[in-house]
Amino acid sequence: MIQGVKVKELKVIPDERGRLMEMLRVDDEIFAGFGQVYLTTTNPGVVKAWHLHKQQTDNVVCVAGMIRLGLYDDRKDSPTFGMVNQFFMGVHKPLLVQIPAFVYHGWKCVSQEEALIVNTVTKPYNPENPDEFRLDPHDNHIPLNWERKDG
Ligand SMILES: Cc1cn([C@H]2C[C@H](O)[C@@H](COP(=O)(O)OP(=O)(O)O[C@H]3O[C@H](C)C(=O)[C@H](O)[C@H]3O)O2)c(=O)[nH]c1=O
Repeated sequence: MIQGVKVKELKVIPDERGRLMEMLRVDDEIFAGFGQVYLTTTNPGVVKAWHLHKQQTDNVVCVAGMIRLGLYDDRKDSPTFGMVNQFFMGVHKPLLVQIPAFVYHGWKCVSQEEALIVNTVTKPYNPENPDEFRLDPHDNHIPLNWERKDG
């Protein structure tokens, strides 16, 4: 696993009315602070990548549909420099993935339905100076291909 990346397996509590799933608690061992929480969605087949933050930590949960989350460690001083991690996550595999600053990340919606992603981040978004740095999703130096792998 890329250094600093943490994964929390989420517990779904179903009953006859529906279901409930906690995501992140202030008393979680992985809790790293609160800036804001937002919903972002991704249409089937769309890739949203590659993004990097220099300050904020992301806590990503896919609450509807499924995504392939990709992470790439481009930190030259990291023991896991050059490592790629991938997670298939969403309604069939409820996970929270914590992504530290300076780790490239992005995802592809691999379900037939729109994926709904809840991201709890450690800094509020600043529209005047967003903490957002990006690479092209397909034309870059990251050894991860977003094409579907049939087998
Ligand atoms: C994050 C954010 C964005 N915005 C505005 C900025 C744009 O006008 C619009 C879409 O933002 P963005 O292109 O950043 O949205 P996504 O491409 O869904 O980005 C998200 O998905 C990828 C994969 C990530 O990793 C990003 O960290 C995360 O921001 O919402 C706001 O007004 N407030 C906010 O908190």
